[in-house]
Amino acid sequence: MYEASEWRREGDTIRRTVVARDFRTAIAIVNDIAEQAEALNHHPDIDIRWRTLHLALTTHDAGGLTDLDYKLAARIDAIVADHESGKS
Ligand SMILES: C[C@H](O)[C@H](O)[C@H]1CNC2=NC(N)=NC(=O)C2=N1
Repeated sequence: MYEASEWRREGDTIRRTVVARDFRTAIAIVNDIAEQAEALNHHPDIDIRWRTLHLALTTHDAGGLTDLDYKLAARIDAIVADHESGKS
């Protein structure tokens, strides 16, 4: 199972904080996450504070964590890496 160091376990959720370079980049990251969330039909909780995103994943339907959470986490990591490296 996928376990990224960026994600921390809190109860029935995994959480990651992302600090983007600016607000526009934070929103662009959210838009990219939205695409993947729709593709997987799995949707993160997202709290936007200026350029900081607090992301939380859990599977409400199952009452805990599932492979879908780790799959979406991996896709979010790829999106964030792309934005950090200036690829998107
Ligand atoms: C009916 C639909 O499949 C469910 O409501 C989906 C939608 N997106 C979801 N997203 C997340 N994160 N957890 C869920 O349990 C969930 N359930």
